[in-house]
Amino acid sequence: DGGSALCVCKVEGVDLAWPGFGVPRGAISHPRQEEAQAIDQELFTEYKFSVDQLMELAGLSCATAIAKAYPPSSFTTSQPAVLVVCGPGNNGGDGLVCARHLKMFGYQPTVYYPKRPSKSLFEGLTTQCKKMDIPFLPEFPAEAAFIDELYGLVVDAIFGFSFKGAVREPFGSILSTLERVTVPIASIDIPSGWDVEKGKADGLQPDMLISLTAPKKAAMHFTGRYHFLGGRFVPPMLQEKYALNLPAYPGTDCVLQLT
Ligand SMILES: NC(=O)C1=CN([C@@H]2O[C@H](COP(=O)(O)OP(=O)(O)OC[C@H]3O[C@@H](n4cnc5c(N)ncnc54)[C@H](OP(=O)(O)O)[C@@H]3O)[C@@H](O)[C@H]2O)[C@@H](O)CC1
Ligand SMILES: [K+]
Repeated sequence: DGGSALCVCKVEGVDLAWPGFGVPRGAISHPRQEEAQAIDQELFTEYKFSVDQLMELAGLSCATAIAKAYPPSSFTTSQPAVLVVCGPGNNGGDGLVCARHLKMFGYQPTVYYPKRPSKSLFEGLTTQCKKMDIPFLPEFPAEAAFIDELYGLVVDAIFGFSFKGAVREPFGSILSTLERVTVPIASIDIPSGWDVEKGKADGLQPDMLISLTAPKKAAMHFTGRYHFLGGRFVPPMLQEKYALNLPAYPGTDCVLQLT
């Protein structure tokens, strides 16, 4: 039928099936906002993952994709300095995990985290970063030029697939500064400030997008250099249910370069 077969093998009488190993059956799907949230919810309620489990894998994917696209040797700054800007939801949590792994990979991340939820998950991730000697900025640099001077890359972990409506402060000012930086921006899951389905033509234009689970509709408007898929944790049955048509990840990699 022009599509790939589902590969099936038997282990102790149990059928194990996985998509991939061949041509995907169709184009990779781009879930709408509600579908992305439904998949997320189902992972927690039906598949019994915990948020911190998936956040760890998501953040590790982001750091891995960044290391592939921007190896430390490619930085023109004296150190591979990265500014990680974290928002108030789980996208911000992915950013904290990403910062910690970037540090492990030899980068010099600095975090800006202006709106911190009082939940033990985010408090724990913040402590982990601090104990890894990752500095937290008390204020956001007022000028885009300061960011260009001090950092070789910005990670945008402000908003993900739950963003809606007009951007509220302090994130409006932060985003308008980020729109003026010239160093590359790597956006986690959705370029922040973009409508999750329609994008935002006059908004942030990141150099990299790391789509988690599956690229959301807005990813069709992404024009940067690097598009990676990460979050290799969606069980085959859930991929089937939402007809995600995810391409096969290479070997044991946690990310896949789409463009
Ligand atoms: N299954 C997966 O794929 C996994 C996904 N994961 C990650 O989770 C991300 C989704 O996380 P999420 O649902 O917590 O929401 P997210 O987008 O971070 O933002 C919500 C926050 O933003 C705020 N806010 C909203 N609109 C706003 C506005 N206009 N202006 C200002 N603020 C606004 C809103 O505030 P509130 O409206 O509640 O006051 C709330 O605090 C997803 O993209 C991926 O990165 C992984 O961690 C794990 C597995
Ligand atoms: K983002």
